[in-house]
Amino acid sequence: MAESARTPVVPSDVSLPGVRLGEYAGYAAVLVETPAATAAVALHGGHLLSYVPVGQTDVLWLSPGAKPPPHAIRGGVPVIWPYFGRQGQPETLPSHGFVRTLRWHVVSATREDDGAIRLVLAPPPLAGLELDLTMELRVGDTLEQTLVTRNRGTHEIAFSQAMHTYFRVSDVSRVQVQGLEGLRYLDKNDGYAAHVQRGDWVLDEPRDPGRSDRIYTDAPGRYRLRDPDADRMIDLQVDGGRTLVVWNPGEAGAARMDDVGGAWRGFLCLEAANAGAELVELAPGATHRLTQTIRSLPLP
Ligand SMILES: O=P(O)(O)OC[C@H]1O[C@H](O)[C@H](O)[C@@H](O)[C@@H]1O
Repeated sequence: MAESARTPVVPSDVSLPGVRLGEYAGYAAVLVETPAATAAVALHGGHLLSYVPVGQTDVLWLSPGAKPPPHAIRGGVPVIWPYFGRQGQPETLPSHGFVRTLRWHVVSATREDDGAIRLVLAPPPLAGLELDLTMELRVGDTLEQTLVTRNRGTHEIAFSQAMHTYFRVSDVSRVQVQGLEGLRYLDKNDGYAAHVQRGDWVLDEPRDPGRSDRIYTDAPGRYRLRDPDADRMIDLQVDGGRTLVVWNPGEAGAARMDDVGGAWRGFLCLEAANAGAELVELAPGATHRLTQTIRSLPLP
């Protein structure tokens, strides 16, 4: 079973109407309810599990086989920090950094005039690392999520990161991603060879059909995920991130993942990142912000 709420995580001075500690999909979670949307954030990993604008289905996909702590959660928005993949790290370290499997805490919760709720969460500090991470979430008619990294040391520190969002789609083979045309990408399925995106992203691109693991570089930060079968489009705006990763393992890849399996058609990951050569070099005392803003709309 998932971790239970053993310690107080929403101190009384930050609890407010519309925010409570409960359970979501078996995880101890902060449950948020606003006039415009609901959301759930697991304390395990500071992991956004659900974001549902009023009158819509969930914008996020969560694996029906998502595993309990200490495993990483498959779905939602894994927080990848302070390195993406195993960038610059030995094989013995976990993929995608440490914080997605740590228990986070709530720093504050506030309500804005329009009823939107703003949460700040943080993981415990990592021994030997002079970077601090906090995450800001604003739940309203859009979802705004920011990773705030501060260098409290005396030397420049380089790090990579991502918000590895699993967007729920009706069928990944029938959606398109706009905003990538003409961008250069490194293809992990092709030994990181560089290619140029032609047209919209689609899963069944002739060069590598049925799967995607592409690292788009110098990416402009404005994307649209069109899902005609769901009559929905998702606008994704990224600020402070130069890299976008587009990932779906495809049928064969998913068959090797026991928390995906036959469910692979139900999501597409668009990962707002700074990764590869586009890592962040943070000066002592400086702060970096990586923000994604997600808006879900009916197709025009
Ligand atoms: O299985 P995970 O460690 O969560 O990683 C899931 C995926 O994350 C990113 O999209 C990487 O580019 C992929 O290569 C990786 O397979």
